[in-house]
Amino acid sequence: MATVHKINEDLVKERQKCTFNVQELTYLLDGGEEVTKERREFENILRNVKELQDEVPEVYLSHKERYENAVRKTCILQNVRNDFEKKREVLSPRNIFRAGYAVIKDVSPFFLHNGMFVPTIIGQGTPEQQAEWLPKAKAMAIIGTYAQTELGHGTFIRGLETTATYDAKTEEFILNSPKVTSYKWWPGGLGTTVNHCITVAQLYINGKKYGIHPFIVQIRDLETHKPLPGIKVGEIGPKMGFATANNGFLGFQNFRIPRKNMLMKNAQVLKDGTFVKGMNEKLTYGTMVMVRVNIVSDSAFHTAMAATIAVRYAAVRHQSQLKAKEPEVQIIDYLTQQHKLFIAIATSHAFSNTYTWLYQAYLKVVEDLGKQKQDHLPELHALSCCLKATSSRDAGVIVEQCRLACGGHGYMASSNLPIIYGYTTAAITYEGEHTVLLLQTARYLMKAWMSALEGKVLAPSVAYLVDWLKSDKQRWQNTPEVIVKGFQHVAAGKIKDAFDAIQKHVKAGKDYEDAWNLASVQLIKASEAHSRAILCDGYLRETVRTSSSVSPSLAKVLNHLVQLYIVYWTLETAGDLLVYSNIGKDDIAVLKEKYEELLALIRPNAVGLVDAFDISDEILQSTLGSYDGRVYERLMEEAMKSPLNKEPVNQSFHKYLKPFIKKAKL
Ligand SMILES: CCCCC/C=C/C(=O)SCCNC(=O)CCNC(=O)[C@H](O)C(C)(C)COP(=O)(O)OP(=O)(O)OC[C@H]1O[C@@H](n2cnc3c(N)ncnc32)[C@H](O)[C@@H]1OP(=O)(O)O
Ligand SMILES: Cc1cc2nc3c(=O)[nH]c(=O)nc-3n(C[C@H](O)[C@H](O)[C@H](O)COP(=O)(O)OP(=O)(O)OC[C@H]3O[C@@H](n4cnc5c(N)ncnc54)[C@H](O)[C@@H]3O)c2cc1C
Repeated sequence: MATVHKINEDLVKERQKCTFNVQELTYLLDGGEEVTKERREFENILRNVKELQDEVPEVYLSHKERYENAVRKTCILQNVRNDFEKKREVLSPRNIFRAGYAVIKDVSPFFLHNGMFVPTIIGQGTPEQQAEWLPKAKAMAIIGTYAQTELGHGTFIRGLETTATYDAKTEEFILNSPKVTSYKWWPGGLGTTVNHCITVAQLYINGKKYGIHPFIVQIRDLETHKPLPGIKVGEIGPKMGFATANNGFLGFQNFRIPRKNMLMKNAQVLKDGTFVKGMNEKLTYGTMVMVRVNIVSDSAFHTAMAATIAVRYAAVRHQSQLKAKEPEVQIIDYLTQQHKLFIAIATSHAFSNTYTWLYQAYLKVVEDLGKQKQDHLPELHALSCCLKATSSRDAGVIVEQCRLACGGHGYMASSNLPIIYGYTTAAITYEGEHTVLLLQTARYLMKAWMSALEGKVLAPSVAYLVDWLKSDKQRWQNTPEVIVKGFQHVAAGKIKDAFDAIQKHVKAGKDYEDAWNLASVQLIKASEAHSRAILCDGYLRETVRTSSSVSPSLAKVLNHLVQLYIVYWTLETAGDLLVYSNIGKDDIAVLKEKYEELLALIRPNAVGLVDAFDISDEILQSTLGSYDGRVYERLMEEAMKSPLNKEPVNQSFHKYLKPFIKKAKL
C-alpha cells in the first residue's frame, strides 16, 4: 500500500488562508465542471497504469533508451485513451495535451501526429482525401508528421527546395531533394517513429513552378518500418530540449507518389497536368495558423506549471530573517519574490483568456472559408502571429524567472523546471520564428495605419488606430480601462513612428524593401506594443464578462489578478507610456503603490490560485512543486535514484582516481 504522507504545515496554513473556492476556479479555467471531471477521470486512470511508472528516472537513460521508453509509454497512453473514448466522450485537445505530461516527462514522439499531421489532412484535404486518410490516421494505423522545414530554409518557405514534379503519363508526382540544403530537417517523430508525413514541396508541371503545396507521403514500409526505396531518413541528434520528440531529417530521390496524394482542398492538379489555382495561395499555410493559436494555450499551461512549482516551493522554503531574533521567513513573504511569482499566475490567466477568444475567431474564419469568404483571414493571421510570438516569449521568460526564484534547487532536473524551459523556449522559434512573426503582424499594422489615414473602417483589433487619429486621448486615470487605452496609444504611436520611418527612407530614395529593413526594429516594437494592448484589452474584457457569472469572492480575486497584470505591464513600459500617452510621473508613483497593494491582496490566495490550476503531481513531476510540499524529502529520494549512489565505491576510483592520487602523493 502506498504510504500517505502528511502535508507540509506551511501549505496547510496557506490553504486555510484562501478567500475563494479553489474548485470553482478550476472549473472556470477548464471551461466547465464536466471538462474538469472528464480530465480528472482520465488522469486517474493513467495514474493507475503500472506500466507507465518509470523504474529509473528518464534522465538517467541513454538517448536511445529514453526514446524507446517514450514510444513504449506513448503507445500505452494511446490505448488507454482509445478505451476511454470508446466508453466516454472524445477528450478535449487541451485535456489530452495535459495528460501527456503524466506519461512522458518531455515531448512525445507522436506530438506532430495529433498536432499537425491529422489537422493538415482535415484542413488541406478534399472530402475524398479525408475519407481515405483520416480514419487510418485517427486510429493511428498510419502515423505521420509535418515535414516542411529544410536544412537551408525554415522561415522563408517560398524558398523550399524539395521538388514535386508532375508526370502526366503515370499521373504521379516525383519527389526529389536536389541538394543537402533541400533535406527536410526538424519534423518531430520523423527520426524513427512515423511511417507517413505531410511533405511541403515546390510543385513543377511541364517545367513551370507553381509554388509550395502539401503532399501525403508514405516513407516507411508499414510491416518492416524500413525506409522505402528512394527515401533517406534519420534522426537529427540531441538538442537543448525536446529530448524524446524524435526530430528527424528526410531526403527524396526520384520518389514517386500518386496524383491523389497532393492535398487538394485549395489548389488542384488535374490528370492532364492542368493547375487549378485556389481561392488564396496562403491557405496552404493554414495548419500553421491553427498551431500558432494553440501555442497561446500551451504557453498558458507551461506558465501555470512553472507558477505552481515556484509558488508552492516559496511557501515551504524558509530562508533568512527579516528581523533579528525572529524565525526565518517563508520566502513567499519577500515582496521581491511575490513580484517574481504573482505575475506568473496572472500571465497564465491572461493567456487562457486570450486563447478562449482567439480560438473562437479561428473557428469563425474556418467556417467563413467553407463559404468562400476570407475577409477576416488577414486579421486572424496578424493576431495569431503576434500573440504566438508574445505568449511564447513571455512564457519562456516567466518559466526561467520561476526557476531562478527557486534558487539552487530550481537548477535540479528533478524540479522539472529545466525541461519546462526547454519546451517553452523551443516554442519561441518553432511554428514561425519570433521576430519573423512580429514582422508579419507589422505588415498588417502598416496597412491598417494607411487605411486609418484614408478614413476607412478598420477591423476590430486595430480599430483603436481610428480613435487615436481622432485625438481621443482621454484624461488619464489610473483605472484598468484607461490604462488599456494607454497601451493602445503606445501601440498607435509606435505604429505611426514605424510607418513614418519607412516613408522617410523611401523619400530619401530607398526601395520600399530596404526602407522596411531599416525601420524593422521600430516595426517589431510596434508589433510588440500592439500584442500587449490586445492581451490587456482581451484579458480585461473576458474577466469583466466572467465576473458576473462567478461567486463574488472569486470575482474579487480574478479582478486582483487582471489588475496586477495591467499594472505590472504599465510599470514595465512606463517609458513608452510617458512618451505616447497622457500618463504623468505622479500616476506612475501611484501605480507603484497600487502594485504593492495588489501583491499584498494576492498573497493569501497565492497557493490557492496555483492549486486551482489543478495540475496533479504526476503531471507536474517536480520535487519542489508537489501538492504535499515534501520538498526536501523528495529531493533526497530523487538523489538516491542516481545510479552513482547504487554502490559504495564507483569503479572509476580503482581505475583512475587511486593511481592518480598515489602518483600525486608527496
Ligand atoms: C503541435 C505543435 C508542433 C510544433 C512543432 C513545430 C512545428 C513547426 O515548426 S512546422 C514549421 C513552421 N514553419 C513556419 O512557421 C514558417 C514561417 N514562415 C512563414 O509562415 C512564411 O514564410 C511567412 C509568413 C513568414 C512569409 O511567407 P511568404 O509566402 O513569403 O509571404 P510574403 O511575405 O510574400 O507575403 C506575406 C503575405 O501573405 C500573408 N500571409 C502569410 N502567411 C499567411 C497565413 N498563414 N494566412 C494568411 N495570410 C498569410 C501575409 O499577411 C502577407 O499579406 P499581404 O501583406 O497582404 O501581402
Ligand atoms: C524544437 C523544434 C521543433 C520543430 N519542429 C518542426 C516540425 O515538426 N516540422 C517542421 O517543418 N519544422 C519544425 N521546426 C522548424 C521551425 O519551424 C523553424 O526552425 C522555424 O520556423 C525558424 O526557421 P529557421 O530555423 O529557418 O530560422 P531562420 O529563419 O534561419 O532564423 C535565424 C535568424 O534570422 C532571422 N530572420 C530570418 N528571416 C528574417 C526576416 N525576414 N526578417 C528579419 N529577420 C529574419 C530570425 O529572426 C532569426 O533571428 C522545429 C524547430 C524546433 C526548434
